[in-house]
Amino acid sequence: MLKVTNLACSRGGVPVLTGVSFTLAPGEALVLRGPNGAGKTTLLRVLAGLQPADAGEMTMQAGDSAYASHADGVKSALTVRENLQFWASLYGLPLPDAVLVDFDIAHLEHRLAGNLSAGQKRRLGLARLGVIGRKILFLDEPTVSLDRQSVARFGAWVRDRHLAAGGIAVIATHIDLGLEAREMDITAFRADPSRPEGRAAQSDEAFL
Ligand SMILES: Nc1ncnc2c1ncn2[C@@H]1O[C@H](COP(=O)(O)OP(=O)(O)OP(=O)(O)O)[C@@H](O)[C@H]1O
Repeated sequence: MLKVTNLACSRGGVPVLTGVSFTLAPGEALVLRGPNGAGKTTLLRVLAGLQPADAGEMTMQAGDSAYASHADGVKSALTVRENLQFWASLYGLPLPDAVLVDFDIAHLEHRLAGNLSAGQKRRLGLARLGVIGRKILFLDEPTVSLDRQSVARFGAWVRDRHLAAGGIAVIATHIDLGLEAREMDITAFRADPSRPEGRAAQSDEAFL
C-alpha cells in the first residue's frame, strides 16, 4: 500500500506542487502526466525520499521502494551479466535468468556495458528493477531511448511481472506504456496557479 496525503513539495526553494493525494493498492500503477516543468520529477524525488516534502504525509513500508531516474547507472567496465550480478549481490538476492529474457539482453550478457547502444544500456538499467525485488517503484521517464518494441516489452514487464506479483508503480512518462493504470495530471496540483502549467487543487479531479 502507498498512501499519499496532501503532499506539498518544492524545487530549489520554489514551491512546485501542493495538495497531492492518492492511494495505490498492491498491483496498482499510477502514471503521472503533465508538461515539461510541471513537477513530475520533483514529486517522484519526494516520494522516493531523495528530498523532503514541505507538507503532507506518505505511508509505505520502509525500505521497500526503488527509484529509477533518467540515468542508467550501469557500470561501463563490467559486462551486462556482471552488472546485474553486482546489483543482485548488493541486495543479497540471486540473479534470475528470466530478467535477461524479459529485458531482451540475454544475447548481450557477455558484452561490456560501456559498449552498448543507448537503448541497450537503458534496457540493462531497467533490468536492475527485475533483480532488486522492490515492491514499490518510482520511475522517471523509464523508456527514454527505447524503441517501440522495447517500450512494449517494458510495459509488459511492469504489468505481468511487477504489478501481477503485487507490486506498485508510480511512473512519470509522456508516452503510452500499454498499462491499465490510473493517470494523474499533476498540473491540477500546481503550487502557483498563475504559472502557465496549471492551477492548484485539493481533490481527485486530476485523475483521468
Ligand atoms: N535543481 C533545480 N533548482 C531549481 N529549480 C528546479 C531544479 N530542477 C527543476 N527545477 C524546476 O522545478 C520545476 C519542476 O521541475 P520537474 O523536473 O519536477 O518537472 P517535470 O514535470 O519532471 O518536467 P519534465 O517533463 O521536463 O521532466 C520546473 O519549473 C523546473 O524548472
